[in-house]
Amino acid sequence: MRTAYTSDQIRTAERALMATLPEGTLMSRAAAGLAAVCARLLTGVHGSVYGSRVVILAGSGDNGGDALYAGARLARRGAGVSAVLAGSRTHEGGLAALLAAGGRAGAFAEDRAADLVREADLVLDGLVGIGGSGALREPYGTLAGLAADTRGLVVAVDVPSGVDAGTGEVAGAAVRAQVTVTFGAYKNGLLIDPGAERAGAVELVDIGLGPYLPGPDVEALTGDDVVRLLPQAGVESDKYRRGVVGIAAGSDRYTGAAVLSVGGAVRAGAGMVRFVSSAEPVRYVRARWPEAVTTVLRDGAESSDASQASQAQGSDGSDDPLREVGRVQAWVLGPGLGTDARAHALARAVLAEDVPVLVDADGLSLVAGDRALLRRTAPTLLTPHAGELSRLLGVPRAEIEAGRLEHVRRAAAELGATVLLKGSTTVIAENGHPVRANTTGTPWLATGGTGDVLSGIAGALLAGGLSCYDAAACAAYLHGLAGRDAAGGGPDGRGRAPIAALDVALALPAAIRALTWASIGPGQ
Ligand SMILES: NC(=O)C1=CN([C@@H]2O[C@H](COP(=O)(O)OP(=O)(O)OC[C@H]3O[C@@H](n4cnc5c(N)ncnc54)[C@H](O)[C@@H]3O)[C@@H](O)[C@H]2O)[C@@H](O)CC1
Ligand SMILES: [K+]
Repeated sequence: MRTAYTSDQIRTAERALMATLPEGTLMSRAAAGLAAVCARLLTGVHGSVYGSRVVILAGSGDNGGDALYAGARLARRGAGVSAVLAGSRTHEGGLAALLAAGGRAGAFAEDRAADLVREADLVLDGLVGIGGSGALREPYGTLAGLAADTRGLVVAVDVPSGVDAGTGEVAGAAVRAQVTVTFGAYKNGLLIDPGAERAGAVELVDIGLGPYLPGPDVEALTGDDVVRLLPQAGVESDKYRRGVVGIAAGSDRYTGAAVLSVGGAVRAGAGMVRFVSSAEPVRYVRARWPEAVTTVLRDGAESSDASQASQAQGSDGSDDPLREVGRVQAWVLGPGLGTDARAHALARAVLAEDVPVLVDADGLSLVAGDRALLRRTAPTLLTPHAGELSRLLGVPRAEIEAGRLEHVRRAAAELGATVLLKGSTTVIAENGHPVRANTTGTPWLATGGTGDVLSGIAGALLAGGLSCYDAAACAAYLHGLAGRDAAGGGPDGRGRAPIAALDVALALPAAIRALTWASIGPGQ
């Protein structure tokens, strides 16, 4: 598990640790770790530290101090180090160390700074760290812009300047780093977009903070965590123990969403998928996924094929649209369902069931229009994107995208459900738990239908017995991994080829297999 913290949590832990150590120990540990990472990177891009050009963007606080002390270490190894002093003050000890090591420093002047930054092999962003708040003031904002034009690497100290360490929010200009060297523990903003995306690869330097840290504010599952949580198929397993997931999705207008959702569930290892919809989507689902057992809803009645084509009619006269469906351990409600009266009646019936229900897509629109649907005792998992959450909370979409952590938490509290907010980083909130941020994925996943696949994966995991919180986090992880594999991309998620949503479903078994082998080895 990767754990992350707010700036206040980090400061409190740092104070407690500092009280046990001689003054300056922590900064010296931080600077040593930072210099070691920079030396390694410089060796990669320049061939050696000696003779390389390093430019430090130094703010007025301890973040600047870290950068200056690290610069001194690099200067002692023969790097040409120049510091641009951007603040009204400068960390005195750090500056003295840099100058004593043969480095240079000068106050900010835009032309000179632009030249230095452009020609650098490595730009060290020490403008602000966990002490930053709000949009970068000048000249920091200008320097963040100049850093984008360097031909060298940009390394952020602790957090990229301009990224709110506690939330990942970016209020204005912000440094975009290839590498962020962070001290003691991850900060939330390194896991949550838009900040996470500015951080690049994150390297954690141990400064001894571990024993002083409280429970995390945010966490991210690793592959090993996912393998540990996934339901395992054992010799005793039958389809009911593996989990039967019901999927109420699709409409005559939207058949594809149903096919994709069922596909996600089938390929994520559901013991059985029971699919309930009108005739047209049922036809498509049966054609693509013969594994699914389908039930056709017709004008308030329904017929079930129970794998065969028998046309069972409800005989008890009740208008429960689920009466012929059979046993289900968790439901997925909503992809392509529409929002008409038929869809509303189906939503009401599904949400009245005493099993976990995942609500997605049109299901979320129905719930936004009739909050009473969420009054239930069994667990509910909502999986909105920012637009859908905007309707649920009555908050503009842009605000949700800018403040993902705040809004996913608020949604979980207000709606009394587990909430998975989709996006460039998917985040999951449940009252009383750390928010989970997903670290897998690829920009290629931003294509129509991938959310439908995700709903099926999470539904299968819910039916397999995972809690909403674990099912959501594992589903997001596997979905991101499968998307990445389908795109043929590297571990940074930058795939080379576009993908279609169905590719993600099809890539799932191989992604799960690779993950399991990496975690426990073949033959286990
Ligand atoms: N406290 C500790 O024990 C340690 C702290 N360390 C470093 O210290 C950093 C925190 O240092 P500080 O508390 O001095 O804070 P920072 O150096 O992060 O920032 C504070 C300074 O930035 C200015 N500032 C804040 N927001 C700004 C904005 N939007 N635009 C322009 N200027 C802004 C403030 O006026 C203040 O001068 C950490 O991020 C880390 O790099 C490390 O050395 C490890 C140990
Ligand atoms: K920084």
